[in-house]
Amino acid sequence: MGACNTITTMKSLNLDSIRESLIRQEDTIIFSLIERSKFPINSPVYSPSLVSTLPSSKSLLHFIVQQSEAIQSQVGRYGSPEEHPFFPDNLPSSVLPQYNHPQILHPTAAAININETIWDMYVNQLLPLFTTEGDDGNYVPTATSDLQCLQAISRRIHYGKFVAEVKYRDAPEDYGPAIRAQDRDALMELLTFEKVEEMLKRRVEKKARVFAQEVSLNDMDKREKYKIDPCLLPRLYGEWIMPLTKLVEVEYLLKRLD
Ligand SMILES: O=C(O)C(=O)C[C@]1(C(=O)O)C=C[C@@H](O)C=C1
Repeated sequence: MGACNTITTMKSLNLDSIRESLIRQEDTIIFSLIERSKFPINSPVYSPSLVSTLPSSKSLLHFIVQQSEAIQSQVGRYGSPEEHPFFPDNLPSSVLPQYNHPQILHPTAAAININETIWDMYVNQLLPLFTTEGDDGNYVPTATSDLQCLQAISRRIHYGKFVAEVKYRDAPEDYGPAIRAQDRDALMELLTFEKVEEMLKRRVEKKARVFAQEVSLNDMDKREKYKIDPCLLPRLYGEWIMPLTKLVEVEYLLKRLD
């Protein structure tokens, strides 16, 4: 049950198996948002004021993400083509023997990392939509919840590389001419499936209605209450996650024949 959700464990690599992984990752994203919503916005986490005495003084979130990535890098996280650091500069190398990840992607894939855009979207646009106003002083748990959200969203969006590779392999005769012409619009059109996008938006809203629902033993309490607004999910996917996944797909395809 459930163990074919990473590229390494997939029995066969095709669009259906990749989409299955994307569907499973929806759960991770929704649960990580629910966890973050336990805390109010806690805005000092995102400003330099709290951390002026630390070596990386941009913000507590910046510091925690950078330090966590340094630790995880030393034990091999970024040896996986599914993982992308937010702070790739000067990451320590792994001290563990490398796992032999299957080489599926074109080598130019390694240069694609849109985490700066994802960070900006998460902190400036998404967070205010699902956290309450206020400051409860739980800065470190807040920032660690943010790290979970950021990593889950980043992993999902960069999966676009695998989606694009599979689509190219399935129809090189369709993608080849658009790649050779470096035609972004044609690639975008080829890789877009509106029906899949509509179904996805309906599914994530439905999942959020189940996962985020307050569970009560009081049968008199008929009003449904949610830890996060289920309508946030179709919006998050429709405005940011899917467009950014498609951006990764286009960037990947443009270099697929290099
Ligand atoms: O499933 C696909 O074909 C994808 O490319 C992934 C995805 C998505 O981000 O969910 C992106 C573009 C498609 O229009 C549909 C869905």
